[in-house]
Amino acid sequence: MSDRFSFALGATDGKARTGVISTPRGEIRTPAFMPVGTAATVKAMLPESVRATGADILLGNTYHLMLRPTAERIDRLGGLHRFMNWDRPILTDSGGFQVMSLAGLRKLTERGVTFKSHIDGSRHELTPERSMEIQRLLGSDIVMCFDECPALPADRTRIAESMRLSMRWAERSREAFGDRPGHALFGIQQGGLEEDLRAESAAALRGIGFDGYAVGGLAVGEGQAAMFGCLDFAPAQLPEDKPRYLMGVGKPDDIVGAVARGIDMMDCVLPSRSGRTGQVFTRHGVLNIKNARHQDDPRPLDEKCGCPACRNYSRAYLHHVFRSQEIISSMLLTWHNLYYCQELMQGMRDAIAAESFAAWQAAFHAARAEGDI
Ligand SMILES: Nc1nc2c(CCNCC3CCCCC3)c3[nH]c(NCCc4ccccc4)nc3cc2c(=O)[nH]1
Ligand SMILES: [Zn+2]
Repeated sequence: MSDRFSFALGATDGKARTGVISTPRGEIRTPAFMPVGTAATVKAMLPESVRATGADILLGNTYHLMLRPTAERIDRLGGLHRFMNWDRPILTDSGGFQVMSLAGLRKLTERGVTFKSHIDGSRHELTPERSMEIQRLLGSDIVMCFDECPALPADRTRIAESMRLSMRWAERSREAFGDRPGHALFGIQQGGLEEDLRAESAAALRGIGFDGYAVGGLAVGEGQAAMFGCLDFAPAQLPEDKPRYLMGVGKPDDIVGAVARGIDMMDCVLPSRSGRTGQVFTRHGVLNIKNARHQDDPRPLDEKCGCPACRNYSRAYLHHVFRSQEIISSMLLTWHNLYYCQELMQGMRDAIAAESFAAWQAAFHAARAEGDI
């Protein structure tokens, strides 16, 4: 444990790298996958279960928590860690992305965003200053700048204007964040798929100075090929000695491709959300437990998986409780998917440290090609 926030690079293999982020609330092994706890809970999981999957850090959600139960109430109750009984690091997003994807009646100005709550229709405002205050009240260890993520496809002019607005907001976020030892502020690179706009954004963020740098503006409908094309140049535009966080990614093959291109941290609702919809991640690809072909199958989901679902239950059972909409279905499938993702990260951390990442990546894709799920 340390009373400061720091990042130590470990091994590198090509563009892939391992490292350790030290925070007062514990260490984060990178590359890291961060499960999402939208309303102060990782759905269908106890915090100790989230930890048992191997997660070192989870995400809190500024947008949801500012609406309900409000950041002020969580602060009065001792902060988000106490509130949700998770004493390890928490990263919170700044809320702008969720406003643009969830809230109604949004109005975007230089000052910030006003919107109507999707819960009760009440009106709210988010600005860089208010977002920093909310994330401070929540007590999160890693705070994200308040930014604007343009929906793709968008023309270059729109992307450039949006990126420059986000860079002005990054300046205001830095100013409002202040000096908070042991807490980190991450800048968010924008610029769409344009290499020069991304370079301009990276330079602006470097000039302000952050504890970590996120690649934002991706996984917004551009598709994997375009995202990887952008990741072929964007991470290297960011400081090498600081963590690089790709926001909102992703499916297992997205995660692997991003690590191969120099990304250290990722978050996505997909593994937990998919668990609730019966989509199961396995080494051979995605299995849909709802399919009738599983109803007599005595085998585990994944014979090499050490999670409670795979150690103690058959596909037939998991098919039955999913079809019956039993609560245990969400519990077991979420646990399995989160455990699968953490095993994937551990496998990559080991392969990079052994300088055998290319072979690991080839085996990862070969197992998915051979099928047999
Ligand atoms: N500031 C900011 N956040 C972004 C996010 C939210 C990351 N997850 C936050 C997390 C906080 C707690 C609640 C949940 C969200 C993104 N998510 C995606 N794609 C997701 C694409 C996706 C994938 C699977 C399912 C739905 C959507 N692109 C993103 C770009 C940005 C961005 O530029 N700026
Ligand atoms: Zn499993």
